[in-house]
Amino acid sequence: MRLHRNLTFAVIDSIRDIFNAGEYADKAVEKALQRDKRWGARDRKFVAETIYDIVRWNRLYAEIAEVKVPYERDNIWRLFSVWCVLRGIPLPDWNQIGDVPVRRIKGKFDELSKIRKYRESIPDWMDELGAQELGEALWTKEIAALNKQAEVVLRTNTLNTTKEMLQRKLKVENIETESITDYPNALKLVERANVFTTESFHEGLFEVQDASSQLVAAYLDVEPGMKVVDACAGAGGKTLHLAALMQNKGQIIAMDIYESKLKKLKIRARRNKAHNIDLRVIDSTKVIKKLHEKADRVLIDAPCSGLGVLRRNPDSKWKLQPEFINEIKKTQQEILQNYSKMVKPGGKMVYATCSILPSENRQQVDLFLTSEAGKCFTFVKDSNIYAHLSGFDGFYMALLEKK
Ligand SMILES: C[S@@+](CC[C@H](N)C(=O)[O-])C[C@H]1O[C@@H](n2cnc3c(N)ncnc32)[C@H](O)[C@@H]1O
Repeated sequence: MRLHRNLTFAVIDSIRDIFNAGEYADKAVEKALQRDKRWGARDRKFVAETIYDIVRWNRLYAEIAEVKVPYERDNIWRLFSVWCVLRGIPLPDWNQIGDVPVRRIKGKFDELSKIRKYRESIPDWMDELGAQELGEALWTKEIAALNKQAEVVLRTNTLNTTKEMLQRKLKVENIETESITDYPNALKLVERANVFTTESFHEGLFEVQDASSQLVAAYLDVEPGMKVVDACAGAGGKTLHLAALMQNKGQIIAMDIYESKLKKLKIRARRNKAHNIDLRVIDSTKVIKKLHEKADRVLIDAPCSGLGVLRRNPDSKWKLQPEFINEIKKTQQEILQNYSKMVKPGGKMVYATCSILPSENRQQVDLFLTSEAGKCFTFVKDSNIYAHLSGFDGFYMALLEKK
């Protein structure tokens, strides 16, 4: 592989913005890709993947390069050189690169790879928490899987097409996909591509949604005609799936505390031709009270640490703090306590997170079930989805039924 200066400069600037100015990696990548409209698909792939790689392996590379945040520009070049050496990419003869101690880099890599927190490039606290909650063996396998690059998975919008028709149409648009066993509406891209520019996307034939995430709406056991509340709807990944499972019949009330997210959902719903969704901003407790015992189904796709989706958000490793996880756990329990009241007797509720930590998952459900609000619920089933077993994101979902 031959390195190109302008592409590499885009990478270096993005690393600076992410680590020195706290920019989100996905935003930094988006900005970098807008730098030059003439870049082709391969150039864009190089820029995006290299930025994500250096973010993902930041602790390991920084340890090898002996550099610390905030990074001086020379030090970002040292990180980049480590990336080149470990990927076996010939170092270019550029001023910024200088003499690179190739053998020392490889030696340090071998030495650090013996220690999990360096090998998997994670902060000390995260390594301790993961091992404490999941046990050494499970955490070792899971964190390794969460460091892999996520595949691009689509969910067929069955309101507008079938999986087979979508697959054929995408092929015409030069996008090869594969079905995934046990995920009825999922198609996996054979090669990464920008699917958002396709006609199929603009016609609302699919959404990009990880395979594990596609299990959540189905877990709620909805039927056409029901009244369903999606209490933490965000931009509506699961709401749109619910609309498809309900064949546009009945009512979905999609809520969130952020109006900006619901606005995005509105745009997506229009593209998906999902017509049974009402949006409601949670700006007071009244919004919830009005729906007490009114819903056949309630989905709580709770805010969480996001530890199950590190593959697609590797910068969370550096942005996440243990204090945030403790705070979000309190919110999760409050949400369970308050929003469960919307379920009508005989109705069902799913509590889901994209975390793999038992303290955000089963332990929250158990705590809820022993509380006053949870007394009238029975536990039906739950599912821990691990990235190392599924090959997709880490997720948790529990199904509860109101007596
Ligand atoms: C895991 S995300 C939801 C993702 C979304 N369901 C999807 O499938 O695309 C959690 C959501 O909960 C929202 N949230 C945070 N605190 C909340 C609260 N107290 N009540 C309702 N929603 C809340 C966040 O704004 C965020 O959109």
